[in-house]
Amino acid sequence: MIETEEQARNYVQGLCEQSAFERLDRFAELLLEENQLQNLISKASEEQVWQRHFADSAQLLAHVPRETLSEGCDPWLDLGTGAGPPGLVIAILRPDLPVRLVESRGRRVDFLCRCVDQLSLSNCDVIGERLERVEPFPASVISARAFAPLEKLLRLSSPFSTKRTRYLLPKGRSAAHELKQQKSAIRKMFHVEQSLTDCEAGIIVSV
Ligand SMILES: C[S@@+](CC[C@H](N)C(=O)[O-])C[C@H]1O[C@@H](n2cnc3c(N)ncnc32)[C@H](O)[C@@H]1O
Repeated sequence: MIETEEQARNYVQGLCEQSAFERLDRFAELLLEENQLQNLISKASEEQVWQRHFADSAQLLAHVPRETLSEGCDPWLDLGTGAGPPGLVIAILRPDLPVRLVESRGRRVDFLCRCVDQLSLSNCDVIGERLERVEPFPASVISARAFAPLEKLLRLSSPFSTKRTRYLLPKGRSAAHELKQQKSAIRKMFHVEQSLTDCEAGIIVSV
């Protein structure tokens, strides 16, 4: 389990190039600065940005088959990106992947666009719209943290999903319970993986 900021930094560093690691440090600065102006992350998590936000996002990569993210793959789609996790963190860690972030709130969209610009993330674009209004495209991965209850999330995201799409849904402590509430057909399509950043939290992953 990743329990400290130092462990979180070491974990993330082991997953990426030095240039990505440095970009994450810069992103942490931008995030903490902006958090003084708008409510992006909880005050309590300001001291634990690497554990609660960066490592928590980075761990999703371990649940994607290598071939899903091969050259020329469809974009990774992150729903309700808000302050950046997990989609913007993935875009920083994997500059080889196309990543699309959907966020509807104007000030958050402005912040995300500024980050993409200042961090020179040419692989990442921000769609400042409600997901319901976004023209569908096939996604290799659909991620969403704290976006919507599972049933609604699956309904809104289904136009972007293909037979090969991998869903990665960090659901905190409600993961197993939320999945259990679904119809059997849905339950069979997903399972829960243990989160590395919180021993009580789970990630709902498609089979
Ligand atoms: C609780 S925040 C989570 C932000 C981020 N994913 C995280 O984990 O820190 C949920 C975000 O989803 C956005 N959102 C909610 N419904 C949306 C929709 N239908 N389309 C696009 N964004 C939406 C909200 O504006 C908000 O920024």
